[in-house]
This record gives sequence, structure tokens and C-alpha cells, in this order.
Amino acid sequence: MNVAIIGITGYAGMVLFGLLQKHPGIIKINIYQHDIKEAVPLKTLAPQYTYYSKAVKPYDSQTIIDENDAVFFATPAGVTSKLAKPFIDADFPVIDLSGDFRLKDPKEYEKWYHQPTAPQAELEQAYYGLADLTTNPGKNYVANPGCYATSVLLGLAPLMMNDSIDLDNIVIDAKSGLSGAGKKLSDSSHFVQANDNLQIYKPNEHKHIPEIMAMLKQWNPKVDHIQFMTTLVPFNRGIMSSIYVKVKDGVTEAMLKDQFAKVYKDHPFVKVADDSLPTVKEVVGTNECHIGLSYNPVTKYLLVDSVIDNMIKGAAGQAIQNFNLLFAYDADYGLKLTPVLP
Ligand SMILES: NC(=O)C1=CN([C@@H]2O[C@H](COP(=O)(O)OP(=O)(O)OC[C@H]3O[C@@H](n4cnc5c(N)ncnc54)[C@H](OP(=O)(O)O)[C@@H]3O)[C@@H](O)[C@H]2O)C=CC1
Ligand SMILES: CC(=O)N[C@@H](CCC(=O)OP(=O)(O)O)C(=O)O
Repeated sequence: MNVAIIGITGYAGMVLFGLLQKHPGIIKINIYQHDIKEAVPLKTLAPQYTYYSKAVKPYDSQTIIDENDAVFFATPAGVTSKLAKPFIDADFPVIDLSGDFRLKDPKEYEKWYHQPTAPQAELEQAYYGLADLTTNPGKNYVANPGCYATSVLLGLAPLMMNDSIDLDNIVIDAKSGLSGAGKKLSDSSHFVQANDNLQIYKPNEHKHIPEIMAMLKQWNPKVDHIQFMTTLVPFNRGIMSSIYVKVKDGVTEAMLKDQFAKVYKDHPFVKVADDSLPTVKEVVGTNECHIGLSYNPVTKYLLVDSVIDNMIKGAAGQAIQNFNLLFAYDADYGLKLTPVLP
């Protein structure tokens, strides 16, 4: 199978490229770039590819369709909303790592992303691919979930499905390493500002809130809101979502543990710790989500500690998981990974 990557110079694109090279089902990876007029060696686009002789071709949708079986867009929000149409018209498989097709309602997209949406008819062709817990209804356009959203949704799913918490009291304190912000420099990601520091950003207005809400509502339609905060932490990769929920009367710690165990029984990429809380380091470099639980019998609050590698489980790895699902490859093709330790 031949696959295309758009966005190879970006953080998610380069991780995707690395993982796809080890995917047993892939014969050729073709790379296309949006602002070149003729083919150039990959090494001319970014210094990390100095020793690669591979060629990169100019972006052209018809060429991509002709030369490949699927395309991965590792591009910023606002790109696929403009470029998706020819692929959707041709029912050509797309794995879109951006947020452009995650929300079904165009008004919601414009509210949270502050830019024009893709047309509604195109949005309807897309499927929100939370790869561990959802089943593709047969759509060829996969909207890969956001990184924070992935860690939060996997942490909350068993509780929502079992209606075991007070839905008015879901408080999420999510923390991410800097690679989550992509390669573009900003005031908050500047070394001097980010290093030795903690920065809360986008309080109550993070764009992952609506995609989290949409999925939570599918599991439990009674849920109406979450309290969601994001903090920038000075390490490269990793997300820890500390989720605080008030447990309903009559629900015991043993019942909670059992709910998590049952939901993730057949999901090898999601691991629930028996009696410890996971750290970010143990998942960095892998496609895994590790979850730990800590119940306080005095307050009846449960802490769900959910950690992922934002670049793999939160982006490129989950994109490959979705690709494997779409083409019926083994779940771990391209994803047999071990953490980067120490
Ligand atoms: N980083 C992360 O942890 C996660 C990222 N994502 C999503 O994945 C996508 C990529 O993220 P990330 O790699 O961090 O972003 P980067 O900013 O690091 O990279 C973006 C890439 O998109 C390319 N690009 C920019 N504009 C265009 C355009 N108009 N047409 C085609 N390509 C374009 C850039 O190429 P060039 O510089 O050559 O223009 C670059 O290769 C984003 O939508 C992001 O939100 C999702 C989950 C987690
Ligand atoms: C640390 C950091 O800045 N993280 C990014 C989220 C990365 C991600 O998942 O992005 P998309 O939803 O755009 O795909 C942010 O908060 O916007």
C-alpha cells in the first residue's frame, strides 16, 4: 500500500513518517508539500532530514489520489477545511490529524476555532476516530481526535458509560509538554518563558472542549458541561490529564475499578493500573494511554490520572491506529513501540 503525508516538516508529520516506515503494510511513503513548484529532496525542507535522499513533490490532490491508497494530513487547523473536497468527492481515504473535521456543527467550529469552517456537507462525511473506543460506520474521512481530548475521553469513558459520577462536577486539569504546540514559536513557548515555569493557557476556551463534550454526550446524554483547564509544562512530549469527579452514592471503589477493567479488557493500548498512578515518562514513545485511579472515601472524589504521549497516542500513533482499522491491518502494525527511558 502507498500512503501520502502532507505536513512532513511539522512535529506530527515527522513522527508519522518515522512510524509509517516501520509499518509492515506500507510499500511506499510519498511526501507532498504545499509551497514548492517542483520536486525537491526532503533534506532541503528541514534540517532533521539531512541524511535522507527522498524526494518531496508539489501538493496536487489528483496526483495524491493517483499515486496513493490513503493520505495523512498533519497540517494546522484551517488547511483541510479548504483542501478536503476532492478527496471527499472521490471517497478517497483521509486521516486528518487537524481539528477541521472533528465537530459536526459548523457554528461550533467557528466559535471555538475562530476561523471559517468546512462546508456542512463535507463535515458530515467525516467520522471522529477515537480509535480505542469507537467503531467507524464505514466512512473514509477520519478526523483524528485532539491530544488532550484523547487522554480525557479515555479517562472518563467507563464512568460516563456506567453513569457512576455526578455530571455537574467533572473537573479536568490537563498538562502538556511543549511539542503539543507544534513547531511554530510563540511568546509562551519561547525557551526563556517556558523553561522552569508553568503556564495555564486558554482558560475555559480551549478548542478541545467541544469535541470532548460531543463524545461524552454519546456515552451519557445527560452530561452538559465540564470544567477544563490546560497547562504548559516544560518537557518535550507527554500529557497528564488529572480528572476529578464526584462519585455517586452507592458506587464503591471496587465497582469503579471493575468498570475500568471491563471497558478496557480488550483494548491493548489502554492500560489501567491496579494500585499506582502513572507518570508521563512511562508512555512517552508509545501509543499507550495509562490510567490510574485514586479514590478518597472521605470526600467521595475520584482522581483519574490519564497519561499519553501527545505526539503518538495524541496524534501520529492514533492516526496509524485509525489507518489500521480502516484497512483491517493488525492493530499494532507500525505501533510496536517501547517507552523512551530513562
Ligand atoms: N503536536 C501535537 O501534539 C498534536 C498535533 N495535532 C494536530 O496535528 C496537526 C499538525 O500539528 P503539528 O505537527 O504540531 O504542527 P506544526 O506546526 O509542527 O506543523 C504543521 C505542518 O503543516 C504544514 N503546513 C502549514 N500550512 C500548510 C498548508 N497551507 N498546506 C499544507 N501544509 C501546511 C507545515 O509545513 P511548512 O512549515 O513547510 O509550511 C508543517 O509541516 C495540527 O492540526 C495539530 O493541531 C494533533 C494532536 C497533537
Ligand atoms: C501544548 C499545546 O499548545 N497543545 C495544543 C493542542 C494540540 C492538539 O491536539 O492539537 P489540535 O487539536 O490542534 O489537533 C493546544 O493547546 O492547542
